[in-house]
Amino acid sequence: MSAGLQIRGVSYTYGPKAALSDISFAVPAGRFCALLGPNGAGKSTLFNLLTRLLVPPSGQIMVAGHDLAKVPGLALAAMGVVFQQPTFDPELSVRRNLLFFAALHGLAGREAAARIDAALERLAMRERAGERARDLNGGHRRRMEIARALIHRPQFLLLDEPTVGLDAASRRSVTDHVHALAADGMTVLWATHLTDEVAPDDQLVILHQGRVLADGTARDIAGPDGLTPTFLALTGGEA
Ligand SMILES: Nc1ncnc2c1ncn2[C@@H]1O[C@H](COP(=O)(O)OP(=O)(O)OP(=O)(O)O)[C@@H](O)[C@H]1O
Repeated sequence: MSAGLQIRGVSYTYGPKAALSDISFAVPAGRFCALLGPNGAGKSTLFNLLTRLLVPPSGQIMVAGHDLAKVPGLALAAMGVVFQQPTFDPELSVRRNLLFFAALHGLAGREAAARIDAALERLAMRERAGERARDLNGGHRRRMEIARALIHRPQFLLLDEPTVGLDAASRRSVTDHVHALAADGMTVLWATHLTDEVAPDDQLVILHQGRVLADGTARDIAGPDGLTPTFLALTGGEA
């Protein structure tokens, strides 16, 4: 059984509109994969399929060796998710937000506390555990949500445009922290439309109009012209 993520021949349509057309790519275990695409490329649709908010009529999705259609419970349990829209209680402290999530996974008491401390530590957020979520800046809120996604010890982390609305320094910090998680063995799928969030050694999948236009190491895809001009040339975009 191979770990990581495998997507094979997945399509999805909204009525007559094709959002994804025969998508296939694989992310090896412990790899950071940037899913890069302009607005409307199909990134959110793919995330909704991966989290089973939508069910694909065809194709196969394997998460950490588990077939999402056949054993959804196992596949979803192996997955940590950070949605594009914030999903936390602003009136609760960081720790209380994470305790609530831990309880949803059947974790309580010392076990929950230890896991929460470890997750916050990985995102350099432990000293903020007692702060009210509302009082955090945008970057720290995102890091809290990423820490929360680690509590149930997933093997695969999905993030949907996690830096939307953040300033440059916070974007860099969040991006660096998630690259560090991948360096520690986490398989990561990071959706973005921003080329500067992709590191040269990352796996890069370029999605455009529901199709995979490129899949490889970012450095190789960027070539001598650099990633931004290459991406714009491939997708017909404007600077
Ligand atoms: N509920 C829906 N009904 C009809 N069409 C939809 C629906 N959701 C998305 N689409 C269409 O499917 C295509 C892919 O959209 P999707 O939201 O997956 O792209 P995206 O890459 O996430 O874009 P964005 O960055 O703007 O969120 C687009 O053409 C979009 O208009």
